[in-house]
Amino acid sequence: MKAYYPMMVKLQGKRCVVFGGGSVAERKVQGLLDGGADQVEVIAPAASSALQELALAGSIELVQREYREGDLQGAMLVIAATNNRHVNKELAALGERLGIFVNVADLGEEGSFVTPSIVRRGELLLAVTTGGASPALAAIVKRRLAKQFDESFGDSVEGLRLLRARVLSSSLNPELRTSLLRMAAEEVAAQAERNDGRFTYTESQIDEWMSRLLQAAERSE
Ligand SMILES: C[C@@]1(CC(=O)O)c2cc3[nH]c(cc4nc(cc5[nH]c(cc(n2)[C@H]1CCC(=O)O)[C@@](C)(CC(=O)O)[C@@H]5CCC(=O)O)C(CC(=O)O)=C4CCC(=O)O)c(CCC(=O)O)c3CC(=O)O
Ligand SMILES: NC(=O)C1=CN([C@@H]2O[C@H](COP(=O)(O)OP(=O)(O)OC[C@H]3O[C@@H](n4cnc5c(N)ncnc54)[C@H](O)[C@@H]3O)[C@@H](O)[C@H]2O)C=CC1
Repeated sequence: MKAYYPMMVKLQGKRCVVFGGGSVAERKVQGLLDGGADQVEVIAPAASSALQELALAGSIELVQREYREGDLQGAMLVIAATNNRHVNKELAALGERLGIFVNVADLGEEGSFVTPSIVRRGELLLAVTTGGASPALAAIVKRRLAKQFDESFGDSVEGLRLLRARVLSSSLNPELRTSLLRMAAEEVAAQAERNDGRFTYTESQIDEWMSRLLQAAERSE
């Protein structure tokens, strides 16, 4: 079994190169764009119509040709999603030599990272992996999580961010701050369990929320 270290990476301003233009490359490209990448280059002799549309819209750069030596120059991250085993293998070896992260779509273990199945709810990002043991299972677990944490959960997370800023800029003592933040997170988690997560928060709602938490904290002392 291989061990993996999860991390959330900022891709803004980083060159990401995807080799291959089929449905797998398309899914990986969409994942990169959703993850904030703004310098995505796709290199493939033939590309799907969705990739061509992304290129027309200016979201990616599409270079219609086969992989060439030198393509990895200045890249931070590479995805080898061609249907050519030799090319994908060479990309993995090159990445290893140059210290560039490479994902290998047809032989995960050959690359230096694998892509998880994900659910995004605002700033809440749930990522599931089986490390390549069963990508299908990763997708099934993701679908369960997507049901458990519905769309509205993103607003609740935004609410927690606002509340947290409010609490951290207050003059409350550190222990009280921590317990308010934990109570608020418990409330939101319980909402998710009941599937009644809700609304965007106004400043006065955040103030009310904070007063309510303070009263509850005092009562429990
Ligand atoms: C190692 C990894 C490398 C990587 O790509 O990063 C990899 C490798 C391979 N996948 C293969 C097949 C399938 N992949 C999927 C689906 C997904 N694959 C994804 C990730 C990963 N796939 C990485 C490990 C992730 C982990 O295990 O946690 C997901 C989660 C994320 C994403 O790609 O965005 C995405 C779900 C997205 C979603 O729905 O959320 C399905 C299911 C389906 O299509 O319904 C099948 C068919 C069923 C099956 O095989 O299980 C094959 C054989 C290819 C062949 O037969 O030719 C290989 C090659 C190999 O085995 O190494
Ligand atoms: N990781 C994953 O989740 C999955 C991986 N796969 C594997 O991923 C690979 C790609 O799958 P699909 O997108 O369905 O294949 P596809 O056949 O639809 O697309 C292959 C793409 O590779 C391009 N290509 C071929 N030679 C190239 C070269 N020398 N340089 C640059 N591009 C080149 C082709 O032009 C084409 O756009 C396959 O090997 C497949 O077995 C398949 C399913 C899931």
